[in-house]
Amino acid sequence: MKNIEHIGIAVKDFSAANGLFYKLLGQEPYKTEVVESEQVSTSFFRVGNSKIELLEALSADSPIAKYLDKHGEGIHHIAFEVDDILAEMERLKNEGFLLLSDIPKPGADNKLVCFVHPKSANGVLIELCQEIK
Ligand SMILES: CC[C@@H](C(=O)O)C(=O)SCCNC(=O)CCNC(=O)[C@H](O)C(C)(C)COP(=O)(O)OP(=O)(O)OC[C@H]1O[C@@H](n2cnc3c(N)ncnc32)[C@H](O)[C@@H]1OP(=O)(O)O
Ligand SMILES: [Co+2]
Repeated sequence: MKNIEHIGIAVKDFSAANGLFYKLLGQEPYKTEVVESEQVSTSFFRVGNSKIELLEALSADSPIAKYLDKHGEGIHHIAFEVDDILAEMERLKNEGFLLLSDIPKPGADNKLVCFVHPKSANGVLIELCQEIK
């Protein structure tokens, strides 16, 4: 694992949240992107070597919609950057973590991603991400 690549925050009102984080961080998001497979809109703000990812649900099927219903707005996941996602997935599986997919999938911001179930990680949803080169 390298650095914390991003912290994902579930929000109800994307536009209002982008405005709030603009005021908080003093900068515009450097990117907004829709990820159809996750049914989310995302925006990214740089903070040093890391990022804040705002996430809004695009439909009731989105994991973010379900999360907002149960928990309300707030920190949804922590994403760690890795060099070799397949090797990290294998390592974590062998350590007893529950991976949410057998193969990495395309995420936002040019990354391959895989999630670890929060029930196997002290209640925290973990994302692994590897840059696509
Ligand atoms: C934009 C792409 C990508 C990127 O590139 O950065 C993203 O970040 S996408 C982000 C959205 N996508 C995901 O979250 C995908 C992975 N998540 C899932 O597959 C599911 O959300 C889940 C974690 C498997 C939960 O789904 P499900 O079991 O259907 O929902 P439940 O509501 O029944 O939850 C079961 C259980 O887990 C608790 N939970 C759910 N989400 C979280 C969370 N983010 N953090 C902590 N805990 C979480 C939930 O409260 C339930 O607990 P109990 O009620 O105690 O059973
Ligand atoms: Co993420």
